[in-house]
Amino acid sequence: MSGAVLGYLEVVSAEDSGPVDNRVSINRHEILRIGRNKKECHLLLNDPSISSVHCILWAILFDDDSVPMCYIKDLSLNGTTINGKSLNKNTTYLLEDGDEINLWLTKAKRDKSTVYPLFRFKAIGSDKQKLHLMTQLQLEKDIDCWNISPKVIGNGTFGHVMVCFNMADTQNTRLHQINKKLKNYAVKIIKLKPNKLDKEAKILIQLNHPNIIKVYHTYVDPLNNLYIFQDLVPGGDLFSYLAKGDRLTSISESESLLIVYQILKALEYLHRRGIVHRDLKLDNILLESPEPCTRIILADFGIAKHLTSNVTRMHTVVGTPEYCAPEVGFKANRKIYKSFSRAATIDQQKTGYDHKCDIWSLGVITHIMLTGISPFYGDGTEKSIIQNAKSGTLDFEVKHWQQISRAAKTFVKSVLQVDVTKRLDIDESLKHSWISNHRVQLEEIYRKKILRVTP
Ligand SMILES: Nc1ncnc2c1ncn2[C@@H]1O[C@H](COP(=O)(O)OP(=O)(O)OP(=O)(O)O)[C@@H](O)[C@H]1O
Repeated sequence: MSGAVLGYLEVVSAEDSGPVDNRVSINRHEILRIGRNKKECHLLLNDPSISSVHCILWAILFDDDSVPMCYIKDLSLNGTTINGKSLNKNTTYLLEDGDEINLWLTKAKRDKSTVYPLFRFKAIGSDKQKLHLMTQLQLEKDIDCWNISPKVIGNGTFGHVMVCFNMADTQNTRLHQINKKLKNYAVKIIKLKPNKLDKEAKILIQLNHPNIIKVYHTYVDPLNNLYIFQDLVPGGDLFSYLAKGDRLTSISESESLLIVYQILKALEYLHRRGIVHRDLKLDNILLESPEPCTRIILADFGIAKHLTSNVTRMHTVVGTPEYCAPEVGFKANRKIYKSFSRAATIDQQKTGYDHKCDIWSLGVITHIMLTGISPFYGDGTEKSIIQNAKSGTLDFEVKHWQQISRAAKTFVKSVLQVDVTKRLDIDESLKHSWISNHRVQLEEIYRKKILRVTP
């Protein structure tokens, strides 16, 4: 296994289970699989009560300054326990230094004399360095039933995202079997400008969709820090998933299609309610786990807009140039922007733009997933990105498109139309042949693997 080491599993005992190394590393961009399956697993255990792939572990490192976050997910028939408490199937748990992971053997074998596979998790890095962030920003540690830990998940331009726990969970034994810290949540903390209400929290709190970040509670402290308590999405973001070394790589057409389908479902939900995300990009698409066929979740509604019957178009230039539709009106000349804060900047446009700006961004994301190429990136300067997006020229002749179906190419072409009237809207996108020809299979996978609905 290659890649930076972000954590370790120490083998405490595995007597009945064939030879294993004493210490196994958890590496960046790699999933560590434990089980009986010789082809798939890095750590092999032979006992029949161990599932083919019993559990998987991975680590997420947001940036080089953050502490790695290591997760374990149980996939077994007989179960996995952490510190003596059982982890529900398909549940993911954020590991802490010293956590003991136990793989159950059959009931008959589970007596005192039996040695069963036991591992201890060894973390790399310390949270102590991050404690200063909480004191520096004078953040509150306990808010209602929420307890904020110093573990930083990620840092954005506008806020910090940290791990937190809901103390009410401890009372609900049906929900969480392990211990009071089984279910992790995330809290995004943003410094608000005085007397400014935060639209992100207002929009998010009303939303309830499997592919949109679930927000439970919001709170503003006396120092005007806004706390948005939400689900922790453990698989990292789509940018990190596609990034290998210093470049982006493509993923298979079928994997891309399932991700596009989920983004379309989320956009259908948002656009029907008059909400435009306005900042769709790889970094704002989170993964439930860093593997194919996983649930994706839209996050960062920091510049989302709620359109109403009175306000049907937007005029503020916001977003990220690389993913931004040409009609939004980014200008190559930075000096004309008044400020580049939360909702920046100029407004000279008469016509404005509407929800179709999200469809353009989806087109850029789809292009990157299918080919590993950002379509309008040019030489990487803001000027060339904006110029290229305005011309909207796409090159399907390059070798990266050779294995891709015609339907996928026409989809990308139809959503990356510079002329907004020719660009598909959300309903038309869902009816495009690339989606509609696979809709039955997509819906089946969506129900079984994404929503895990049992028949
Ligand atoms: N609920 C979550 N679960 C897991 N990771 C998250 C969650 N929310 C955010 N993150 C991580 O934290 C990073 C920063 O969060 P976010 O993008 O919301 O902040 P921001 O300040 O609005 O960022 P930006 O600079 O992109 O506007 C994200 O890229 C993501 O990796």
